[in-house]
Amino acid sequence: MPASDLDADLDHEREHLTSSRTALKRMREGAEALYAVGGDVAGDGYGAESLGRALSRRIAELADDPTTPLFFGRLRFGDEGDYHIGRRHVTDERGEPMVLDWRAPISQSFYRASAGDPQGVAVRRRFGFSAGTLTSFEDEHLDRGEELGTASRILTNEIERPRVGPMRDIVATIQPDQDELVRADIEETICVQGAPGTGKTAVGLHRAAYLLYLHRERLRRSKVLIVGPNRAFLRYIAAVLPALGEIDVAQSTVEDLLTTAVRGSDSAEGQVVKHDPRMAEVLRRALGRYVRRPEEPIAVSDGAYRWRLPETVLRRLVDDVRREDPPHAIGRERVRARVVALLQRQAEARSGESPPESWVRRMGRSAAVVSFLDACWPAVTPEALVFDVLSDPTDAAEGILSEPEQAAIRWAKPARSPRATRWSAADAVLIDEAAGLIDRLPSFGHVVIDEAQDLSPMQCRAIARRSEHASLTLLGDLAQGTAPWAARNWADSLEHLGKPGAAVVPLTIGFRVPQAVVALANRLLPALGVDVAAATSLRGDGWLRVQEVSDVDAGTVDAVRAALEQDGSVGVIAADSAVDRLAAALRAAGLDSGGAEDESRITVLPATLAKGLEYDHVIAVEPAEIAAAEARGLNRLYVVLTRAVSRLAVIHSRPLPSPL
Ligand SMILES: Nc1ncnc2c1ncn2[C@@H]1O[C@H](COP(=O)(O)OP(=O)(O)OP(=O)(O)O)[C@@H](O)[C@H]1O
Repeated sequence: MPASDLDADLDHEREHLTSSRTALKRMREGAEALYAVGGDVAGDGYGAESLGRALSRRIAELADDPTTPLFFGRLRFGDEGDYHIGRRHVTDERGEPMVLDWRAPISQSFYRASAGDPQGVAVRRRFGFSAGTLTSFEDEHLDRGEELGTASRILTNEIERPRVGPMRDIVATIQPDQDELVRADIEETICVQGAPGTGKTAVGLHRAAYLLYLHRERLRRSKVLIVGPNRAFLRYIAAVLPALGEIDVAQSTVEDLLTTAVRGSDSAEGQVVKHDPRMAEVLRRALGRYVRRPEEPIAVSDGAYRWRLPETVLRRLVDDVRREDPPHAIGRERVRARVVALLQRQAEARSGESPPESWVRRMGRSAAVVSFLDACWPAVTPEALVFDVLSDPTDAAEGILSEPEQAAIRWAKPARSPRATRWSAADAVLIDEAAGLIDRLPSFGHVVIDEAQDLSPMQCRAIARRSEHASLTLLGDLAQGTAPWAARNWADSLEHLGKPGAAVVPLTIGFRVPQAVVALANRLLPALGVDVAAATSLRGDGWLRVQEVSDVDAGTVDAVRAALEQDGSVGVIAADSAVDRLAAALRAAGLDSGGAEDESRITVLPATLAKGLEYDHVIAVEPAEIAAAEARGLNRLYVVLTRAVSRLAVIHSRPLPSPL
């Protein structure tokens, strides 16, 4: 295309951007005007409130961020169809589309069409932006067999753009294999085994946004839940969904999903036993022992007559309900209802007519019926059940846990009561399991689980209880498993999550870590004891420097100074025990650093909090110390080495761990 045509074309696209922004503004003003008169049109108070909520959500969804492009692509179909693709629908005054939402069915071709399979697309155009200004575009004439793929300069620029602040969306550059995961059917549970930086987190968040778009009503009621490894990580990803117009998503760590306040801790052995799936069996058996065979008849008076139910009848009744195996609290109500039904039948036989509803209620609450229930099917709280088991596991764990395992979870000195107990984090998981045995929990509509390799079987079960009627998006990397119970294969995790047999899909093309850094990290893989495909990298830029120094603190200070000469974020990652010392050394050198949650350009981060995060420039301090700090220290080191977007400096005084 001649340069003057190019300029004219670019001008044309800029005009479309300006008029789309104006149209979006008009849409938002329309929603605001509706909001202002909402009370008048809705009729009743409840209607006004829910209409108000819907409208204020709509206004928030229509917010325009001038620094993010409203559209990033354009599809010209052979049959004359011509669409700009962007973050949300924008329509003109007649309701004609000016920008098509990236999640709309037509937009799929933007991500998937290729020269081999053009899907009717003649030209795909990608736009380059700088701070919200449209600066360039790139055309692929798919109808003429032209295709850039990952050689696209706009894609490369986007991937190599320095990272500052929280995670960004990737709508403009989702890759075909990622797109297949993003647009997977809502009924489908998928498990993504992805090497570091392959976009697992990004895929999970975009799938959430996609499902919310396609199944808005259903998911607004049942909600989408995102589970992440820690709060710092959740803060890091928190901005992505709102940037995609989705503000109605719950985000939580597994710990925060549980209701028990944690004030105690466990021995390492105790913790491992408590997270073992056999604990579910132990608790189930312990709860089963609360149910007893009736030994006495029920005799109950309604003021006029005295009714009797013999113990043989009661035994059969309790046995029946036990066989039906309902959650414990529901079982108790079922027994109550059937006892009252028998009494009611006697009353009907006697008088020939049905006793009134109030009679039925009164009999159900009568002292005789309640004390029968308390003896044979007592109400139990989850805390009381776990309290019993941990005070003395002998009975419930016999034949399930070995003697040493029982000893590892038995309290040396139980508190006076469940209330007075200082529960540990692992106890909170057990209490949740107990709660699930006792009653049903409401299910989310879809659950995305990030860093899923670190969930224990019992934590998986806690999520399974909240996703009984939901599909899951499981994201993880077995090589990055650092918890003592981290998964060694996905089949087990999927089983505990209640979705056995779901597809496991690998992602291996890395968008974060430069090739030289990937090559270093990959040397650790054979020592990690898991069978995963090694990562490759799309990034030929960036560098790796391994530097032996005599004084690690001074070496780190020098490395930070050097790092500050370039753009972007700087992450100093070290063994947890070294973090305070290094932060002090940086302060003494006049270099201001922040913790994981600060906005400062330099972050000093303990290795145990690095998972899922990334920095343009990473300074990994004393790998031997990181590797020695915990049982899966080499896995931790693998995580640390793969956080770099552009540059990795390894500073060490001790010899590097042998695989390196
Ligand atoms: N298609 C893409 N286009 C542009 N950038 C991408 C794409 N996919 C991923 N990225 C970027 O690559 C980086 C890594 O992505 P993400 O954090 O989702 O990877 P991950 O697989 O979860 O990594 P890890 O397992 O190491 O935590 C992010 O900065 C993300 O924005």
